[in-house]
Amino acid sequence: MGTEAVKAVQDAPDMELVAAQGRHDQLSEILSAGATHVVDLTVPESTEANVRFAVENGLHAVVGTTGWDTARLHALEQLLAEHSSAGVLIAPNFALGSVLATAFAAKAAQYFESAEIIELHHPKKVDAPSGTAVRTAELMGQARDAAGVDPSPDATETALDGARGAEVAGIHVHSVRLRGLVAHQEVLLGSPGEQLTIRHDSFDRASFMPGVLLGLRTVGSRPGLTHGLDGYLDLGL
Ligand SMILES: NC(=O)C1=CN([C@@H]2O[C@H](COP(=O)(O)OP(=O)(O)OC[C@H]3O[C@@H](n4cnc5c(N)ncnc54)[C@H](OP(=O)(O)O)[C@@H]3O)[C@@H](O)[C@H]2O)C=CC1
Ligand SMILES: O=C(O)C1=N[C@H](C(=O)O)C[C@H](O)C1
Repeated sequence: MGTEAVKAVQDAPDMELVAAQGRHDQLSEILSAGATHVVDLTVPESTEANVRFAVENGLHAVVGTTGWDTARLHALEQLLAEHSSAGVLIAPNFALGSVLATAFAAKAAQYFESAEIIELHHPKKVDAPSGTAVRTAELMGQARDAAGVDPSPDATETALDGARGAEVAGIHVHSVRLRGLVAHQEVLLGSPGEQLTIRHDSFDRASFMPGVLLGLRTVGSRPGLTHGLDGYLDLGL
């Protein structure tokens, strides 16, 4: 993703790439290079420190790295309160189709008895469930709670560990890792006699780049924390 983002920024006529870093580089070099914005596409262990460095040094940050749980987001909001001009976008998924699929799923979730998520990714992915699936489940769970929907019916009495997936905000999330895949997600919604499936597929990492560039173009005018690229889109849902 970092390599793709470097190319996308280099090809963007309104942007200049001043630095590209891997795990062995010094963050201070970003400042001496004259950066105004950073894109973080790293690993859950390093993303928080990278973003803190950016905010404390007056840089705007566009973050695609997963692993931003509620505690981390809360700590970031507190940091941003002390640095009120900085903007940070935490985007679990930069692909427009995925952002729309999550928004559609959140909208539909309250109208069905059952809701589950299957996310499918390439086998080099280090985290499960995917950040996109976690965010989708959180938004669907919030919508179902607000509408007073009962938990999905489930008569399971015995199960092998993991057989029912991970439970996020009351929604079971199943993770598949399969050679040949890139990034895919299905939201399954069921009621008596019917099923709605909301599926999104990223077949190539090119799918994420328009969202990265949109994030970079917008983040400086949106101080504080924005969670999800939908915050920069007028979805009207
Ligand atoms: N929001 C979105 O749309 C998308 C988000 N992602 C997320 O982006 C992240 C990166 O994914 P992907 O590119 O596939 O992962 P890769 O493993 O291919 O790349 C990880 C990058 O992180 C760097 N890195 C690894 N360890 C550290 C460390 N300890 N400190 C600093 N940097 C480190 C690596 O540096 P080096 O080059 O030196 O090894 C490498 O550049 C993941 O969290 C993934 O879930 C992925 C796709 C889309
Ligand atoms: O690691 C990946 O590949 C992806 N990570 C993000 C996630 O965890 O949701 C976004 C996309 O699914 C690709």
